[in-house]
Amino acid sequence: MTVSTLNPNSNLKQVWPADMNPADMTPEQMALTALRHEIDLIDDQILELFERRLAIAASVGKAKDAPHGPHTKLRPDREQTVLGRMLGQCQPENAEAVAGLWREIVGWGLARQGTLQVQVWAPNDPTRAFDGARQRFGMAADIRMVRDPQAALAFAAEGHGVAVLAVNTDDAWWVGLRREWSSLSVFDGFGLGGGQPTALAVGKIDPPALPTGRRVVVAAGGDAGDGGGARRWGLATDHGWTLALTDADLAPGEVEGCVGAIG
Ligand SMILES: O=C(O)C(=O)C[C@]1(C(=O)O)C=C[C@@H](O)C=C1
Repeated sequence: MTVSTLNPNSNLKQVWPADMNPADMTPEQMALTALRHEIDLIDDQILELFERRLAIAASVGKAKDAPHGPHTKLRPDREQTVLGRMLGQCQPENAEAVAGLWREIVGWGLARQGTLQVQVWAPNDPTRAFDGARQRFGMAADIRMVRDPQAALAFAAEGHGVAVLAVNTDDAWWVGLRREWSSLSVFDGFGLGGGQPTALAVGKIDPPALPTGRRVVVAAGGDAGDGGGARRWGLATDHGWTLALTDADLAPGEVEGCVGAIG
């Protein structure tokens, strides 16, 4: 008897391979087949939900238009909330997998609103910066290495995308965040892992959409963001200017030299 062919009208699904007779299968093969069937059913649900989420993300893109003029569609504060919610619910042993997967999911959501262009400048350690950008923005982003940090800042200021720029270099591009590039904000840092960021992500981000976390300050002298005895981490200095992180509660803007935040 051929048992592998189901009546096409049956709503029973054939879970064993078409060329296999279950009577010939070992218990181990049966167990494996049943588990794979379970995975197939879960994949069907994930696919349906993922495609629904993509469609909603496309609608969100149309619904949100920054009140402060044209900015990138990227909303670091919302991404922080989405990831935080998932990490708060998952099993601790799955945290890394969940964080990576949701970065991808959100990256594809953003891509439904237009491909995110990322320009990376990191002359000393390009691979690490590129990998950091890929992890942060996901496979949907169009990520390119560039040779000129000023060109990358101009690209971001024109609203074409975001820049990821190394800080451990001789080029103090970050001083320009207060001067020429005041429409840009730092919204993330890479290479943290307990240590200091070695590259910063900069974009034309709607100020209320910055993440909550340590503020990034560019200030004259060595006391950037020190007010009130807040903790402060110096990242770089140049000709009397300091780039630092602080946990002082500063608002982005020219007065205190706050040029963004890192979640
Ligand atoms: O909430 C938004 O503004 C969205 O565009 C949706 C979404 C997401 O997929 O969750 C995508 C991109 C944004 O950077 C933040 C979140």
